[in-house]
Amino acid sequence: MTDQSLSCFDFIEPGADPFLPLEEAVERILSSVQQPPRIETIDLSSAHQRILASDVLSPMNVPPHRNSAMDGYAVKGGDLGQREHWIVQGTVLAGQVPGSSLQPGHAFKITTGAPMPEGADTVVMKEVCQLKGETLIIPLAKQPISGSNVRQAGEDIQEGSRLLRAGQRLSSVQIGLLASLGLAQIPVYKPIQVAVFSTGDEVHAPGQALSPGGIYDTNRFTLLSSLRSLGCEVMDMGILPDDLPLLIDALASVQHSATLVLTSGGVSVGEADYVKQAVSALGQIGFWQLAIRPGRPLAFGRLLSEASPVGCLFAGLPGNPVASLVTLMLVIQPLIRNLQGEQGWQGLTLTAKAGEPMKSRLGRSDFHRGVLSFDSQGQAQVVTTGRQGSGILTSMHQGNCLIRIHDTQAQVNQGDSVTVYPFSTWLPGWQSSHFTEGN
Ligand SMILES: Nc1nc2c(c(=O)[nH]1)N[C@H]1C(S)=C(S)[C@@H](COP(=O)(O)OP(=O)(O)OC[C@H]3O[C@@H](n4cnc5c(N)ncnc54)[C@H](O)[C@@H]3O)O[C@H]1N2
Ligand code: MOO
Repeated sequence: MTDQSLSCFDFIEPGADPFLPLEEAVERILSSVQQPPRIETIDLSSAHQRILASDVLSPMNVPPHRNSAMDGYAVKGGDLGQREHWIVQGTVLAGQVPGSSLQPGHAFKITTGAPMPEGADTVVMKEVCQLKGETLIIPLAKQPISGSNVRQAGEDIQEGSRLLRAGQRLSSVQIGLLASLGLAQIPVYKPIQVAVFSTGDEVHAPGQALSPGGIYDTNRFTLLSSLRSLGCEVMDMGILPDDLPLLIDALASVQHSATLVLTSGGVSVGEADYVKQAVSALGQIGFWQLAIRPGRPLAFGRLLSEASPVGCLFAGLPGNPVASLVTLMLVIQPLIRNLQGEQGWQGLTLTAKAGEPMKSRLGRSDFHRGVLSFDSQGQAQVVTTGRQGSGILTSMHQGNCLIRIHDTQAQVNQGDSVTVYPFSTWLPGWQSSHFTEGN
């Protein structure tokens, strides 16, 4: 078997290193995506975070007509530098059409966005003009150069040009561009359904009393919030106990309606970690250990049935709250975007100087939570948020990035270069209200 023929469902042979490097895991997961979702036509006003399903060629120029960029007076540029007095011929407001062409020695009063009269090619800002009766006075010293303050037809979007491509994610800017073309409805891919379960006898829903030894469910909330930010339709499936038959029933209950099933917890080697067994009973596990931290135990596979031999995809994320969120960002996010039909997404990475020594281990990529800042020369520097346990979710709140210490680095010294994954592009829906706190 060659590397190229490997799929994420190939059995990992005993003795082979079962800890997959991050990039290899993502590649294998992406190879399980078979086709984009079906297409539907929706109102533009509902298009936020949806994925465009066909290229958009512009049916018109934007702006549609040559127009003024300022409130002022439209004149012939060739007259500037030659005279200081003009006769006001008329007024054209935004939304109107000039009633006549500009006569020699005349000017039109004009507002921002109003179509330019025939014969006029320059607008002089109102602030530098004086009006005496019907006479407009523009002092020579304040006259602009010919052609100033005019927006040409099609200077933003040219009729016939390809504005957007199929596979483009739509947010405010793209939705605004489509609106500027007058498109009220657009073809997009149907949203994917993602079912989310938390697992563990100790896990309680917020609002319930905690029993001794209990903790509150964090992961369902971080995962559902991230998935909504990505534009998925979420199925909140609650909390499952550590009970194999119940896990099997619960997974079977969603495998026909979900595109992807996510669980958190119960995926490691503990006595009550039944998730991999439950998935194996219904389908296959492709791989389950990654050479990253946090996020080492992550089981990826497929739930199969006679009714659906292709089945539905499954990812069992680790239970520690930082590990489940970081694996969603790094491993599952590319899959989700691909399943949604999105093309060309690539999270931004930067190189920054380590502001302190950082420990890691050869053969494993560590992702510390960090605070990225820029010094007065624009040099990027990053420090960790302090304690880095996989259960310390405040480290993600205090940070604005992940710091990657590659598998070839056992130790990072202060001043060494490290790779940084800013939350602004990697953590779905992330908004900071304290980006530079402490710097
Ligand atoms: N002997 C070993 N022990 C552990 C290993 C290992 O390789 N060998 N891996 C460690 C790593 S790394 C991680 S990460 C965890 C992941 O284990 P599981 O996915 O089986 O998760 P659990 O054991 O169920 O839970 C781990 C931790 O997270 C808490 N948790 C679980 N679900 C939630 C939730 N929804 N919200 C908040 N917190 C949750 C749970 O109470 C545990 O404290 O295993 C290590 N152990
Ligand atoms: O995924 Mo675990 O969080 O590596 O500690």
